[in-house]
Amino acid sequence: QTTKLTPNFYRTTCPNVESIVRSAVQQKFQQTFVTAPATLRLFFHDCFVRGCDASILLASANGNNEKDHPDDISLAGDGFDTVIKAKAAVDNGRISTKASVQRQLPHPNFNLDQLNSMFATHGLSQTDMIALSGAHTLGFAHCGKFSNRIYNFSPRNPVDPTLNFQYAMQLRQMCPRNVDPRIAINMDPNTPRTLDNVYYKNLQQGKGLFTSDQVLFSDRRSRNTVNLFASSNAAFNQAFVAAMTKLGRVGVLTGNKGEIRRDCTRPN
Ligand code: HEM
Ligand SMILES: [Ca+2]
Ligand SMILES: [Ca+2]
Repeated sequence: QTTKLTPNFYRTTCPNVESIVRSAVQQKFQQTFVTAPATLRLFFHDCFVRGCDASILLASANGNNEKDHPDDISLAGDGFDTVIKAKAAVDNGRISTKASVQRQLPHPNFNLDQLNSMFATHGLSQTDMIALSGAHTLGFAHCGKFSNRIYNFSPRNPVDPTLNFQYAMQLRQMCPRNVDPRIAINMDPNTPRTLDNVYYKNLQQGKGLFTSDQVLFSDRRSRNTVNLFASSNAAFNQAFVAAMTKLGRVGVLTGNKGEIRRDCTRPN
């Protein structure tokens, strides 16, 4: 028999789990702002690989777990720490391999068709994908993730023509050629610490940091949604909440299909 995913799942065994998790996360957030972007991205990377089963948390013995894949290496430690501190009474999944991450996560050079098809495999629509991309309203990116757009985009155009030229020059200053690969910059140059619709206003001005961000505005099939979210923070908020909820249901194992780990870093 299967159990449904429900907010009161632990009502008998741990009646206050939601408020316990909430206050642990609040406390962590007060210690460091990075908690917010780090946890947001961790959630996404878990859900897109084998579903939302916390496979990303499993500790690595031999350098071959999910954590070790190049797409996951830059996940900020504070995200993991948030989950551990919250003793996230999340779920299960005994398997976590580096190989399983390959081709499951979107890359910053993706075009609209590639983004749509990858999100569609998890039942997420183009509107969900655009709303979720709004998570790039917070947090950092390493220079190497977009340096092709400011230095060697194509033989004819060294700078990506869809990029605001002034912004491109600012990016060159923050990320000079051969910059230390550990250097990271804000993805939202205007309100990097506020979860708001400024991300979409940036796209309208050619200030999307990745190709996968800017393409949402430059491709006319997605532009109307970007314009809608740019014009209404309420519309963005509503779509973001709905899409995050859908993302959190991807591939969840319920009932006897999985196990609830006592320690998130190890199968029981
Ligand atoms: C649409 C396709 C997406 C692509 C191509 C993408 C790609 C990336 C890349 C390359 C980075 C920078 C990593 C680094 O340099 O350290 C990043 C950061 C981030 N992404 Fe995404 N991402 C996508 C969707 C999402 C979604 C759906 C979420 C969450 C709902 C998300 C949340 C974040 C956050 C919060 C950061 C900043 C992390 C930090 O500051 O530690 N992204 N993303
Ligand atoms: Ca997972
Ligand atoms: Ca912002």
